[in-house]
Amino acid sequence: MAKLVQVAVAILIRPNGDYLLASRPDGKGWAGWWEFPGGKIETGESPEHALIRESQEELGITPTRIQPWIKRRYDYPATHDAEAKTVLLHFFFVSEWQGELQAREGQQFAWQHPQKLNVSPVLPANAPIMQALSLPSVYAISNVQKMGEHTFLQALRKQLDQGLQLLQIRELQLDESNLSQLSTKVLSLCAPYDCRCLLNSSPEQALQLGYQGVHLNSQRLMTMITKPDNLLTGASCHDAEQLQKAQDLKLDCALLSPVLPTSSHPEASGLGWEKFSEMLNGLEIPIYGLGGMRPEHVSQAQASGARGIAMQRAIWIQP
Ligand SMILES: Nc1nc2c([nH]c(=O)n2[C@@H]2O[C@H](COP(=O)(O)OP(=O)(O)OP(=O)(O)O)[C@@H](O)[C@H]2O)c(=O)[nH]1
Ligand SMILES: [Mg+2]
Repeated sequence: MAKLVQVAVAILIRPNGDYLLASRPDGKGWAGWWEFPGGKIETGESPEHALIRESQEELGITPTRIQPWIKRRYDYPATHDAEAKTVLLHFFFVSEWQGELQAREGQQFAWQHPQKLNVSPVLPANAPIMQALSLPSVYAISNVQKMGEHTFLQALRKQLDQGLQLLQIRELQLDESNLSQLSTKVLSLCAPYDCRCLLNSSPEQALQLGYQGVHLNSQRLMTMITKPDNLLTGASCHDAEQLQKAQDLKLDCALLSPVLPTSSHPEASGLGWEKFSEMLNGLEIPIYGLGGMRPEHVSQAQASGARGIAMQRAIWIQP
């Protein structure tokens, strides 16, 4: 059996969302491939400690703000310059650090925009990580039914000004003509911003109304045979079978709910963070926690392996 190597990996993020990749230096296995800085966890060392030590050794910086994220297992085959091995990667977000970046191992650095990578190849174990990073940590769901259109559009504008990047329109009460009118308003409001909109409906209707994406309810998800063409696609999941289906279809993301008890589904008790985290284990597509979520739950969701949280209520309420 290949040996298991535990690795601490640092995703250095700038305030604008760009993150740092480094090239693997000559002399190491997979030389020239791009990766996040990091390295092997030593015996008896905690992943956090290894992260700080490796950051000092490779980059000359000391992380001061660390947020644990996904753990990912990957089997590397033997190559001409490296033996076969299984890695367990512990990814961390590092959003603040002390010191100036230095390439202490002769590596090259490249800051990357999450949706426009301009270096390659990236280590194969990282592909799902790059996909997840191309989506934001906060996902908003519309609530026109409760708020009324005017108040909703006002709150949406505020969120767009504050950087909202992903929005699902979910207004199942509207007939076709009212949904089309609302869609026109929402899409034109979002157009000048860097925000992608998904319609909770069929792929056909999402395309017809001009959306970039579609959100499938769990029933529709289970009937799909392939991922819809030309649409950013997400789905609602409530159990392991639905999550697996979303992954098999290679959807762009999925929502898993309810994480906590929520007033919109008072009959459901909520998975709780422990079960939520267990259900995400081993999944490769980005998942958002939904149900009872508030902005302060982002770090808990990420520590459970999710990309972030989805909110239908709390996001529209100004503190
Ligand atoms: N640092 C880092 N390693 C990764 C990433 N993705 C990934 O699969 N790995 C794998 O995790 C292992 C990390 O080993 P490393 O070579 O960085 O370890 P290290 O810094 O302690 O170096 P050394 O022990 O060779 O001196 C390698 O097998 C590497 O292929 C990543 O994004 N960053
Ligand atoms: Mg390293």
